[in-house]
Amino acid sequence: MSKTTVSTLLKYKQAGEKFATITAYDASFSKLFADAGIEVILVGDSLGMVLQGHSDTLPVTVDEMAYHISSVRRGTADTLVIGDMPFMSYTTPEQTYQTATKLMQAGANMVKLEGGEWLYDSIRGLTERGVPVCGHLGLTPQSVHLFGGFKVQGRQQEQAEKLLNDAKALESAGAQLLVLECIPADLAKQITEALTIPVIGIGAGKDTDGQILVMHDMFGITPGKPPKFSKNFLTEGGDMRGAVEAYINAVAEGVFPGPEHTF
Ligand SMILES: Nc1nc(=O)c2c([nH]1)NC[C@@H]1CN(c3ccc(C(=O)N[C@@H](CCC(=O)O)C(=O)O)cc3)CN21
Ligand SMILES: CC(C)C(=O)C(=O)O
Ligand SMILES: [Mg+2]
Repeated sequence: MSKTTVSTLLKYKQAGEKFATITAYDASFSKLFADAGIEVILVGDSLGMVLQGHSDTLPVTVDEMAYHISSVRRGTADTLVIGDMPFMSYTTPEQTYQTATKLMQAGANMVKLEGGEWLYDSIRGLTERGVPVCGHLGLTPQSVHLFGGFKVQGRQQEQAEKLLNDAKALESAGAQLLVLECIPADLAKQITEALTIPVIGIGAGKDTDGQILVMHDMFGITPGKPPKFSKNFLTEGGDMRGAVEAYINAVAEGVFPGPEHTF
């Protein structure tokens, strides 16, 4: 398999081919996922919850992210590795550049930030300096205290319009990829169609260009109650490699996410 870049994903979007992506945090799983055919890996700040046992992602630090990104990078050379910028590590453009430097030097190919139009200057500045950016809208977990819990976003008309405008602002700032988390499927479809860049969904229905799953949810080992939009693929896959392949095929065939995973 050759190197995956954002232009690979753009071609999938244009061809209407749905692609599966997944989180990973270490070299062993990143190699397993790459060998099974995963082309995009997110080193998510979800590691604060699934690795560290916190109840949200806020405690995660830049150095912890860099450590896990470097491990994931050692497991696979050709995968597009996206690194999450953790809570409060991108409050100004200057701080954003410092954080991005650490994540890119650790081996990321792209960084991901949670937020809308307020990030315009930071995203523009990153891309001008050679750092590819992935946006993240909807249920942005770093705002869990503002939202009052991990709750579906964009259900009211006004919120939905703001999300569409934010998505367009991120694209015009230079973001090359966008994650939509926990929003109604019809809104995710509308945003995906309104943008040129590929859109990856989690709890956002079947009509985004790609899907992402937290690896622990795919294996059914999530501490606590697994989110409604997630699925344990280990049962049908038989072993870990088979689970990843079952997930990739289910996304490609449009059978995951199903109505039971959708808001
Ligand atoms: N294991 C895991 N999977 C994830 O998808 C995930 C993480 N951890 N950690 C970081 C964020 C947090 N996320 C979450 C966590 C919980 C819900 C959740 O419980 N949602 C409710 C929906 C509530 C509503 O209807 O408003 C659910 O029932 O799924 C959603 C997203 C997504 N991310
Ligand atoms: C759930 C995904 C999109 C994420 O941001 C993470 O794993 O941290
Ligand atoms: Mg994250």
